[in-house]
Amino acid sequence: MQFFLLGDQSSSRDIEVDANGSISDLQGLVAAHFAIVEPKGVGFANTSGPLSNIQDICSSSEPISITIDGHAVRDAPGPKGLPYIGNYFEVYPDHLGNHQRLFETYGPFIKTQSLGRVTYLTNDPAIAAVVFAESDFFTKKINKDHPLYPIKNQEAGVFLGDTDTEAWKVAHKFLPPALGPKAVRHYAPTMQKTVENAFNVFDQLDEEGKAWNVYHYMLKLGSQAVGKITLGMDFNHFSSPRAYPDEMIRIIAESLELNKQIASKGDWYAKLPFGPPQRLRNLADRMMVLVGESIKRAESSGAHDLPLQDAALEASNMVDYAIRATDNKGDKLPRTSLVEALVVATGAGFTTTSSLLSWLIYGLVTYPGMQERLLQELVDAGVDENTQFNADVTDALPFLDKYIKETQRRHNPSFQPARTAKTDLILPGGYRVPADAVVIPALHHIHNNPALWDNPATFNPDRWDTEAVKNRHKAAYIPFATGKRMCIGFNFALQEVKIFLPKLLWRYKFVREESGTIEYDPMFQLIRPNNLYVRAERRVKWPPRSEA
Ligand code: HEM
Repeated sequence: MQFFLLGDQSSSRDIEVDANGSISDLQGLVAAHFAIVEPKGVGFANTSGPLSNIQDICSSSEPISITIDGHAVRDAPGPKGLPYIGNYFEVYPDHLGNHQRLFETYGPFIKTQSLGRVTYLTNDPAIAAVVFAESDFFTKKINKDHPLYPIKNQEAGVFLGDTDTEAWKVAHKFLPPALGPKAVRHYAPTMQKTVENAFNVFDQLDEEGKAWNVYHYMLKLGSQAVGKITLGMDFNHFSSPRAYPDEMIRIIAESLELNKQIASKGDWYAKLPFGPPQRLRNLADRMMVLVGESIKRAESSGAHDLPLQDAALEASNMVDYAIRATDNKGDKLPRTSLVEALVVATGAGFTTTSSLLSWLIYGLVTYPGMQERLLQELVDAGVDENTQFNADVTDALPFLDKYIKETQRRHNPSFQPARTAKTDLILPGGYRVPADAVVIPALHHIHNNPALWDNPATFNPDRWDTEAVKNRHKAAYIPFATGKRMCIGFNFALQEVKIFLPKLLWRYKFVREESGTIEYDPMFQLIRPNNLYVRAERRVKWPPRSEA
């Protein structure tokens, strides 16, 4: 029988239909022929109207048109753009606000072009789930349109490398055990000590009556913890209020800024042998030297090899783990992957958590009642300054959990994980995507999509108790992405903020210093509040326990 995609007569082809098969068999068969990603959305019709059973389809004397979720096949819509420049000025300098406007104008799947770089974006969780599932249709392949292209690094395996590589497979076997729930539990005392060591600086700033830039200090705090746990390095970020971030931290932070700057332009720009692209290459070389030195220090301690899972629980940090962990064939993480993978895990670890910590403090000084409710929960759970935090303590703080979830919904730091189409394909909604197209599930816009969330602009941690949120689409809330290439450090990140925030909140009352608009840096790889200043006032009084 002849089938064609509604909206594209030229797609017509003969398909043999089993008259005794089911309609879902036929949907699967047709989807396979036309590279339609979700067979369930396939519908059939002829000029008389929709055809919903096999008999009607088999007895049709006319070619049968195929719809996807009730739509004809279509190209992704988007703004037309200027010659050469494309939509650059329609997206920057406020890509969050402008992408929101474009979704409202063009629908849940859009195409933009910035100085030659073509990007597809979606705020639809059904499309996001398809894009993130490493499958016959999509994979993480960092081609020239991919936002990580300027810092692509195949040898790192994780984050900056393609899925279809030996380096990713090896790094993805060795790193996750060191970041799983059990391993992270064993890092809890280090996390606690890290924040306690920072108190002398916040105390001093309080005594001097000084406000401080939240992101700057959370960057120092987040990287202090990740430095100790991933690299076994003490960056001494809290030796004084004015201690400068370590060279390694400055390099990673600058590289992310340069990457976003370079990735927002076409591929030609990344190849320039001078200016920001060359600076980025120099920074990458220097970083390798620094991490190499840290690995040499760990190797000289002479600790013995251990199977993966045991190493994760015994190692004093991830460098120590990575040089001792041995798989069941006696193999180790190869030396080349070791350096690169640890650089990437360090960078992925602190830039994200320091942005999240900053937004968590933003919420304390912005949304009424949050500080009081979080503190009351600590008091009621019997937490005080002597509490030794671990997963059992933090699991007993449900409001803290909802507060963090709502912050990650409303103010998610990462926003542009991208995947690449392996072939020409058709997405839910009928959107046609060519092979090698880069599609970004826009996390901020999914998390703030009014079709999924009631009053998305309202910060309301209690929404997490509602049936609507409990029954949400599985990809409606994906702060760490989803699928095989999702974050491997999410246990670490959540454990860290669940220790840092209560410790800080117990000791200090946070007060916003100024009331102006908070700005984010559109040229940074992550969303962080740039100009948030607070005072942390040492508490002298705590509320009594709530009446039972
Ligand atoms: C709030 C904190 C964090 C957020 C929001 C976050 C978010 C993400 C996201 C969205 C991805 C997917 C990136 C992509 O698809 O291109 C990712 C991947 C990754 N994250 Fe995280 N992350 C966080 C913390 C951490 C921490 C603490 C570590 C390590 C200590 C870490 C290590 C990684 C690594 C290694 C990958 C790459 C995995 C792979 O390539 O297979 N992340 N993260």
